[in-house]
Amino acid sequence: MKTILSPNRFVQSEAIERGKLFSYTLSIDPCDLFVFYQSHRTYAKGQRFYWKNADGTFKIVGIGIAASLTSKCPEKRFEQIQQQWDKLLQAAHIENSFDAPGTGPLLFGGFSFDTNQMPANEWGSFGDSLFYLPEIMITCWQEQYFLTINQFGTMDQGGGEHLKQWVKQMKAEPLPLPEQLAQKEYDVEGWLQSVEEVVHELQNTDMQKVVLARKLQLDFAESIASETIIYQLLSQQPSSYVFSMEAEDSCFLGASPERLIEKVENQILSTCLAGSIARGKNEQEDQQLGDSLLQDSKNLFEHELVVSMIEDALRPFCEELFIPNQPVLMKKPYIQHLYTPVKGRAKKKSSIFAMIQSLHPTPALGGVPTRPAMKIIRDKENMDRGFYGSPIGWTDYRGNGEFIVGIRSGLTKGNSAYLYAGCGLVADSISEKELVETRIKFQPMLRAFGKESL
Ligand SMILES: C=C(O[C@H]1C=CC=C(C(=O)O)[C@@H]1O)C(=O)O
Ligand SMILES: [Mg+2]
Repeated sequence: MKTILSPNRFVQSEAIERGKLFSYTLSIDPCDLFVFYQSHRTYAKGQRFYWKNADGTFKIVGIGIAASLTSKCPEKRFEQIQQQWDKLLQAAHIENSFDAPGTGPLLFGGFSFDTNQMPANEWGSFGDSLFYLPEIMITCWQEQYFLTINQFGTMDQGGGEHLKQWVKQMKAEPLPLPEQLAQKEYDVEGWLQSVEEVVHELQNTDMQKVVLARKLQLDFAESIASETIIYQLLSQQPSSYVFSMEAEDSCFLGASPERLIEKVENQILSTCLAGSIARGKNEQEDQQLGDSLLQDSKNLFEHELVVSMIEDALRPFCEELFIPNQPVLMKKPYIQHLYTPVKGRAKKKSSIFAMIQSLHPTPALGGVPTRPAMKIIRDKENMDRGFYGSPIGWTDYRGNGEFIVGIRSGLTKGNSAYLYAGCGLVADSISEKELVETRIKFQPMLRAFGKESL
């Protein structure tokens, strides 16, 4: 059944040239947001996004693109997205009588990891920054459900009522995984060599940390529908953020454990996540591994660099900032991490885009000091990270929002999938151990694609 409202939904143009935005929000009966996403696989393929936060208290699905925002100048991408968004909202007519975050006009999207990396073909549809204002959006916030409709030109309020009824009848369909034909683990020897060179530099210069990543390619007999992978991630990684963002024939998706920044009114949350170890085969072994991680000087150093950078990045935006002195464990299927939660009270004019600009990349994905680390990553990794390791998330017209770090993730494009995993290198890293750590970090996505292990 076709639900898209506007006839020009395939036109992607800059919002600014499209006139006035009309947006209205209705309260609707509880429904399954995943099924809503899946139901639009034909009519809105390449124009959907899905988001579930880690504890499942907030979900959004966007269908169709009312406006797509990109930046013209890579160095100014954060400011340019903010300016376009402000301009679009200034002229908007918004009817939303609900306080719920993530209702009304909302942007969903992200930024690439590094604007100076050599662009790879597979990331062609994403660019340096890409945000969607969806045509139709369902929000689930604390078990309340809302439908928002965004249109340029005139607003047909009857469309919302029609959709409200339609949602009640939608049904899930079976989701078989496509048959896998080949798997390519790019130049492992070359990657180990790069790790050793970087570690040598860390031992002999002022550099303290560099995060090196690598990628895997999976080829399938047919193209991969993003909902088949989202479906797997939702059941296999229930305590992670699960996200997808389609762009033409590609989709960036994953199950990340790492929040970059959440802002609801003036309350902010961030996450320091770095330092990793495997899960145990039984409870006792799991606890032993966790305890050893909490005392391991290499991992604690890897972690501490992230904490102090996030503190420095957020301090100017906050009236108050609370950061515990010691990390605790965050356990996910396959992996456990050192984790320090960060809480703050934002100053009045702190915008989420400005905070992201100041935070990205944290040393959980970049390094210390940041600029030289980014250059080393560019020189040694030999790949385009695209949106892997980057801020991805949403912000609404009231300035609320949440962005995560796009790890434990992959890109699907046509019949292929590219999966990414990295690890934080410090002076006492051992290359073989870091390779094992990346293998563990590939696990969640490999499993979602139907593979048990590498
Ligand atoms: C770079 C990744 O993880 C980061 C986040 C948590 C722990 C990390 C680590 O222990 O190395 C990484 O910094 C990844 O999953 O691809
Ligand atoms: Mg590590």
